Amino acid sequence: MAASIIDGKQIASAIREEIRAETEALKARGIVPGLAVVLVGDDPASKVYVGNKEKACQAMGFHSEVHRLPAETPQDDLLALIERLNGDPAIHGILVQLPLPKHIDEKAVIDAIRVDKDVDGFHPVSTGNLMIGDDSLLPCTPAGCIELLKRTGIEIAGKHAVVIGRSNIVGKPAAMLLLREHATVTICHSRTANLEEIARQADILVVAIGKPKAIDARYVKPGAVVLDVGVNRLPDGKLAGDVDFESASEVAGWITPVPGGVGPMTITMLLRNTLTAAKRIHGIG
Ligand SMILES: Nc1nc(=O)c2c([nH]1)NC[C@@H]1CN(c3ccc(C(=O)N[C@@H](CCC(=O)O)C(=O)O)cc3)C=[N+]21
Repeated sequence: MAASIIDGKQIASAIREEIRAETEALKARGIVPGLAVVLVGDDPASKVYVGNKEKACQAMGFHSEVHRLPAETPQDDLLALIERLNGDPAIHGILVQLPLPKHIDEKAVIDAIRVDKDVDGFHPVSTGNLMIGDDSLLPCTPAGCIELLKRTGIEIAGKHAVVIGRSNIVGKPAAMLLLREHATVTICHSRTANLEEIARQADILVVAIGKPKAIDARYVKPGAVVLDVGVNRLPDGKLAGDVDFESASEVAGWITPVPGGVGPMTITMLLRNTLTAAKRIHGIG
């Protein structure tokens, strides 16, 4: 294996120590960061994620609430809950776990979240601020990718970053953040012609397509940095990334594993966003 591993777990835990210190300082001023997570329905994967978020908050000394609603909850009831959380002074961050049941309009729900409590960074105003370069709360997974690069000492400016995947929650914001860091950015997707050839030009390759082990050594330039955003649950219960690690790690210079790469950073950035939101709402920092 040629590649060095980017240890997301270790980097995440270092950042969590920083967040912990800041949280203690904030609590000394009587402010306890508070996160509300809303889970509609009982998708097993979502349940696990939400449980992990709750644990991470509790370990950090945050106030944490999980609102578990039945799958058939009417959209208006969900909107009413968000309205209540928008006005709740103990809550600084609101996260509605996605995907939502089909009868609920995801956009209407995200639009209802107060922008300064939008710790997912999915609100259209947060998204617009990201594009303009204003300091909004950043989407957690893309922000986690940038932190992994920076804390590994990988230069982004002037590099060719290729993002495979164009979702609103990962691909597009990841591309925008890399651009903000002065990379030259190419966005590829399911209709891209010559994907292999373009991916092989990447100094930094970000893969967020939701297909287990789809990207192997053929897509990787020797020495490139490979960030695997995929979290695919295989039939045997194991977690697989979008990158074929065995193969890609023969060629890459740096690579993130799954689990233990980007995933732990996502929750860490959620904690950081909640802390930032609490400070801003109270006019600190
Ligand atoms: N509104 C909303 N915001 C989200 O941020 C959001 C969401 N909905 N829906 C689902 C996805 C998925 N997601 C993950 C977070 C952490 C890990 C994570 O910690 N993964 C660990 C392992 C976890 C395991 O073993 O199951 C790892 O990769 O090492 C994975 C996936 C957040 N999401």
